[in-house]
Amino acid sequence: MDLQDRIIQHFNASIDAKVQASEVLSPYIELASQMMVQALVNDGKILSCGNGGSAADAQHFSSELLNRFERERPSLPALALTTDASTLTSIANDYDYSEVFSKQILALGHPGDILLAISTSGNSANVVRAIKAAHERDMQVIALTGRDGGSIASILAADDCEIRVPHKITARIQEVHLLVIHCLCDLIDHQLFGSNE
Ligand SMILES: O=C(CO)[C@@H](O)[C@H](O)[C@H](O)[C@H](O)COP(=O)(O)O
Ligand SMILES: [Zn+2]
Repeated sequence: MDLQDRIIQHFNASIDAKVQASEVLSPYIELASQMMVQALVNDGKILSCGNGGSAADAQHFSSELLNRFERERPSLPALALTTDASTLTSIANDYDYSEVFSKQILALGHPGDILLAISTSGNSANVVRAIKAAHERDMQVIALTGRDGGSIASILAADDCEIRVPHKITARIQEVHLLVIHCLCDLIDHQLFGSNE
């Protein structure tokens, strides 16, 4: 197989993953957007976290809320917990890497806020602990996962929302997660500020 064939294979696999996911995930994405809108209308904020590519996704989401997505509208309160190197390194150094998000949530999270927790495996220890910390703060959790949902699936509360991509490959799951994030941004803007068509 030459290199261009490999590229086309990646594109086709990504398209297939998205088509399959769209059928399964639409109701969960709708619900998650409504949970986020409810939190924002009630003066809550959205905290987000994840590792590696999912850290980038957490930041991608918070910047599109805080700055803008595709239209002019007021800034919305969102904060990625993945960006403060001093906080992250000191918690990992003094305590444990598994606490880098949970400690921030215990400090910054309030009842009515939402945690967007992102993990393709559902097994990252720091994301699992972040969800437990969010529950301690009476926050609802929206979890973007993949595979079998991992440990995260078993600790979510009845009023949380899991958006689980039906795929086994990390890259494909991440590609669907980014699309889900853009859907959430669009649905939030649409519900808060009306149609832009
Ligand atoms: O982006 C990638 C792979 O595409 C990696 O950086 C990946 O995000 C990292 O290995 C993460 O640590 C995986 O964590 P998780 O998705 O299982 O929670
Ligand atoms: Zn974007």
